[in-house]
Amino acid sequence: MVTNHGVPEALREAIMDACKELFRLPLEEKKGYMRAKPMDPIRIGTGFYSVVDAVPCRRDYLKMFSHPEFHCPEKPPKLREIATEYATCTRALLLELTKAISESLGLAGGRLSEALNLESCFQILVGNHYPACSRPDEQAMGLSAHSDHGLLTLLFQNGVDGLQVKHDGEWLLAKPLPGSFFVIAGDQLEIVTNGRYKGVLHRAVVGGEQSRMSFVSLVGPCMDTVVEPLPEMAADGRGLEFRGIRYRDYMEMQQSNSINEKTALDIVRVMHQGDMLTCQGGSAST
Ligand SMILES: O=C(O)CCC(=O)C(=O)O
Ligand SMILES: [Fe+2]
Repeated sequence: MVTNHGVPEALREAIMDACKELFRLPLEEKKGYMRAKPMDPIRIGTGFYSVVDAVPCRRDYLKMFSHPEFHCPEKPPKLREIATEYATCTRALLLELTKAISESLGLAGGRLSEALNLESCFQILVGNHYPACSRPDEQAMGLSAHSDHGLLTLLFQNGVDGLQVKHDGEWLLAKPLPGSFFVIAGDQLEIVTNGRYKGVLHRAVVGGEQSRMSFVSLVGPCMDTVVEPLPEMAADGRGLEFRGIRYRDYMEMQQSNSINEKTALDIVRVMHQGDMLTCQGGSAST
């Protein structure tokens, strides 16, 4: 969690409101973005990628790429200005956090930025809406278990809990401090740190009387960068845990398939003798 982050509360409220307005627009206005393919820069939909989701996911989402190029639906009209400001503000915060992470690993603050070309970083904004559900369907999830494909994800919600994080084999409900953001480590951070940081498994549950909203800002490496473990992170004898992969290819693979928990990462994981893959069911997101 990060507090005292400098992102104004009014801006957080504004982006959430604009997003709510977008979900309320008549279908006609949104249809053009609903047939979008996984790598299209603006997508509106239900579920994760509805064609491949294993269990019904009670989620409406808006996904828009915001860096290096900014994309945004035309309506509601206020969305563009608010999202531009939100993207700029949260990107600066996320890049600042990558410096702290570099330093936490005993590296120079700019090391991750230099290795992953973060001046041209990828950024996506995602608005999630989980409708209230008074008769919860046992099978239904808000969003099934996944790890995020990027480096770091910043998330806040509308005051209704529902984010769960897997810790020591158990799903724990994440409770935010007032005004804070959740920070979620993604798959690229696991790859580049050679497993020192782990892509966090998380999911969103539904079932409450109140509708829930969350808003995500995620940064990843430059899309054309081949992401591989930093040599400094593999110098302790264990060797490389992952092979290199272009971030764009990783994202495409993760977004297009019905993949089980961690299987996108397992595709680039170097298997050592005695290692076992664990696939426990779930899918991918953002
Ligand atoms: O709504 C949430 O709390 C989780 C959203 C999420 O994990 C995502 O958009 O990737
Ligand atoms: Fe996520």
